[in-house]
Amino acid sequence: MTDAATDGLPAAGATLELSRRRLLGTVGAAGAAGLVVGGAGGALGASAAQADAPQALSAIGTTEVPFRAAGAKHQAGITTPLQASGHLVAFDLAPGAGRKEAAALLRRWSRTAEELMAGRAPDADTGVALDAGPSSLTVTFGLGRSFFDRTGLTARRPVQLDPLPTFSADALDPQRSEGDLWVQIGADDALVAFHALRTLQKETAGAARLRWQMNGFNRTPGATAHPMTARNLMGQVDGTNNPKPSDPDFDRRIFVGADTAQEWMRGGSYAVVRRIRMLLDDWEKRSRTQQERVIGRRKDNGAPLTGGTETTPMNLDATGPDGLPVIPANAHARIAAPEANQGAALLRRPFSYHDGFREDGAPDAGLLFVCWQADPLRAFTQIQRKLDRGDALSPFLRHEASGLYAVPPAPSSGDYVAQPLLEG
Ligand SMILES: C=CC1=C(C)c2cc3[nH]c(cc4nc(cc5[nH]c(cc1n2)c(C)c5CCC(=O)O)C(CCC(=O)O)=C4C)c(C)c3C=C
Ligand SMILES: [Fe+2]
Repeated sequence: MTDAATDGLPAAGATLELSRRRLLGTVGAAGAAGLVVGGAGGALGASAAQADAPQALSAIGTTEVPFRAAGAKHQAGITTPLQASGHLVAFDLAPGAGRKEAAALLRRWSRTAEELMAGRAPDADTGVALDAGPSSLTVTFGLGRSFFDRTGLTARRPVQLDPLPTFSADALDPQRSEGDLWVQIGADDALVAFHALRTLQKETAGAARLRWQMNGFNRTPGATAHPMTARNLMGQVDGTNNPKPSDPDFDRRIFVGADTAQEWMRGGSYAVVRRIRMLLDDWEKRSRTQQERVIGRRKDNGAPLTGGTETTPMNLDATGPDGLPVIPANAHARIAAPEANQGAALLRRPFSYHDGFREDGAPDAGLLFVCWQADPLRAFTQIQRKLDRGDALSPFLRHEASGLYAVPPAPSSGDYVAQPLLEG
């Protein structure tokens, strides 16, 4: 954390916390930021705090993702590494609120997101995140299809927000789907994430009402000996074959290009959000071999069934002694691959969720599937249509909620998210 990051702290009250945080800021600026403190370090940190001794934040706490990095075209939270804790939340504009109120809200939210992501406390703060650094907090704002009607901007609504088709595995709850405004919050500390959520919710100040909220998680950075691809609640390595920012066609696939009719979306992206419950009782009855054939990859290291390591390309043509494909014809990874979808690709950036147990004892758990693309029709819809026709994973899944949002580019300095749309 930089010195500047401590400026927004309250001037009075909680002197111990204040002095500790100032100290942390100074230590961070002096170069302790980036120090990786593992499990033992966490315990050490607790005892040192009790003694009020100088203590550097771990790299996890100090990591700051700028709301608008110099020259950044895209909002944070799209290519940012997965965070440990997340909230997805949708709001509807309040009755009577229109374009003016929406603009004022996005202006307030943008300013606050910038402060929070820098680790600074907002005015009249609750103190929930006081002792923590920015902890990789990102806040990402999106606009749903209905936003354009509510603000009198229907004529400027991108065709990419046309409703998604219905799929056979859908059991969608409309109350937990769509919404005028969507906010994705991620942080490597659960208190920092909650603090951002609560602060933004209070800032709606009568202009918008909560429509739905979902809470998710990922593995905590530092929990593994070295950074690894995430695992989901089925135990699979999930995210291996995501497009990489270093791929030559990454920007074209994930971000809206200069050829768009909606200039205010240039550099933005479209987020498809699906709450996908996993039928874990059924899944866990399958043997490891059966589970691996469902995906086409090994469970232990994520390598394709055709061999190699996690990053070895799948050999989709390989056949076994029985003459059948080694990666089964209905394996999820085969059916979802760009080769099977006219080159379609999307960036998957999910959170797992667990909302307790259902009446039958089955976990209400699964994936808050968030994926990013320049054009949902050519990416999510294309791939999901294919999966829906006979993917081996689909029988273990229920899609329970759905949202599609236009996520505008990062605002320039002093501007707010979607300002060119709302004031253009
Ligand atoms: C419409 C898009 C997709 C949905 C919905 C989806 C759900 C879903 N997937 C897993 C687990 C895995 N998916 C994997 C690969 C993979 N999945 C998609 C798309 C959707 N998945 C794509 C495009 C790919 C990449 C295919 C490729 O190019 O190889 C894998 C394998 C490892 C990896 O590459 O990430 C796993 C595992 C779950 C559990 C799930 C719904 C809950
Ligand atoms: Fe998948």
